[in-house]
Amino acid sequence: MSEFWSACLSQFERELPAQQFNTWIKSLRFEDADEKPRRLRVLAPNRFILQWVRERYMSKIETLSREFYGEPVNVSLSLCEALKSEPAAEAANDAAAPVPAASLLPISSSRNHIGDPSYDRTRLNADFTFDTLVTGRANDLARAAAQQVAMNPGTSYNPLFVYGGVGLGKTHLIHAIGNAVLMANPKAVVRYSHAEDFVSDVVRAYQQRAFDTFKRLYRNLDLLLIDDIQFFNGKDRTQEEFFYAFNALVEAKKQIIITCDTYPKDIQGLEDRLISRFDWGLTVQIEPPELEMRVAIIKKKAEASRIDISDDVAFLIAKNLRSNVRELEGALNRVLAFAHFHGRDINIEVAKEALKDVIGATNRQLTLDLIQKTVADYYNIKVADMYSHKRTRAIARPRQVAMWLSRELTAHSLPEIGEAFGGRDHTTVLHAYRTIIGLRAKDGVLNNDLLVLTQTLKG
Ligand SMILES: Nc1ncnc2c1ncn2[C@@H]1O[C@H](COP(=O)(O)OP(=O)(O)OP(=O)(O)O)[C@@H](O)[C@H]1O
Repeated sequence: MSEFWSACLSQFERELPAQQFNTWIKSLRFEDADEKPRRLRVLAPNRFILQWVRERYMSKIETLSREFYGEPVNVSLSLCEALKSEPAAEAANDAAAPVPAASLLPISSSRNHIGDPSYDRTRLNADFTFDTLVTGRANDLARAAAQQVAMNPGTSYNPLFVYGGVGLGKTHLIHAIGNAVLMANPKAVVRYSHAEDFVSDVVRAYQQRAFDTFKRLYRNLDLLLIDDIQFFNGKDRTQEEFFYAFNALVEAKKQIIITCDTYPKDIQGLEDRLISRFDWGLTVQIEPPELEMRVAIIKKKAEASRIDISDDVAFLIAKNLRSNVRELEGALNRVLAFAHFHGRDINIEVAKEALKDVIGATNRQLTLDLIQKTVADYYNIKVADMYSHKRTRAIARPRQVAMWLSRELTAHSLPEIGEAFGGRDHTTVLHAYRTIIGLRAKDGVLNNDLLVLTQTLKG
């Protein structure tokens, strides 16, 4: 084994829990491809591991290689041809990861497209387009703003700042802008940089005393996409370089798009002068998708893989995974992998078996009674008010909250929920559900109540 790779393995072994090291790192193969310029190849045994390593460990491997060889190194990550056909469900199943067995879906890592000749230039993922992005209340404003910017880069909202929780489609949305801009104008100079990549670029410029090249690269863009800017936290030199690049680009009417996991003013460790600049343009939020949107996303992902799944399977998955689209995809992958490895059709029984730990954990003894009691306690009203017909706000709102939770957290149908709430019609439940979704976007207190109640009920 090469000296570098054994040093690299030892480093990961020291840093990672044994289970993660064994699952993700140990199964990788390594090839020292070329010496001048130095190129290294890392090979993954299946797509799932490839995607995982690409997202979480590649930048570390790149840093270690630079340190080891003391020169710029090109490290690529690809599937190991010899191992392509081996089922790797076991390894992936052991992982302490929220996502599942071998992935059957196309790789959709947003970080790069190694092997794609356009990767070096734009770093865009061609799969992340407006066409493949499902729209719903959770993201319609963000999508409309993104399309507007894609049509008029540099002149509509600059910067466009997109924020929202983990795995809700921020990266997908900004790649869609990049792809649309390039489609309209193939000569546009577009660059997607995850914030960590931007930091690495600054470090490299620093080490190689190559700030001129760095400046030229970033200031000559037509469109700069910076993902997860919260990673700039405390990195002063990076922030300074970004500040100058930002000013130069905006002044030249070039478009900047930024994503973050929080609202600009809540970002930790970021200079005020940067935060205040984010107000120059438009800030839009992406929220967790509601049930129907989650179903649509699952169906779209399955369709992209030319796999037909029925509505009941899509609903089962969507009902049990609520907060994060990446986990939703993980669950779909898990159902597909399970059916594939057991040679079975994809149906509701297979889906239930494949997801039994997830479903078990979610629905454990979660009855409508328990939801009503918990909500009544929380708002300090009587449980009987859950089925009463009183309409005062102090009672009607908690009742709507309880209906929302019943729909989100259990598999009960709308008529069943209506029945449990004093024999109400299913349209009343639907109205309550939609009212709460609409209100939570504007009302931070209600949003917090929902989070606390959901956590309490899920245990
Ligand atoms: N509305 C949507 N329609 C289709 N796919 C979606 C949608 N939202 C998210 N996804 C998918 O979910 C996965 C995670 O999305 P993405 O990486 O864009 O999330 P993110 O918000 O950038 O997450 P992070 O905070 O971890 O950076 C991607 O595969 C993306 O295609």
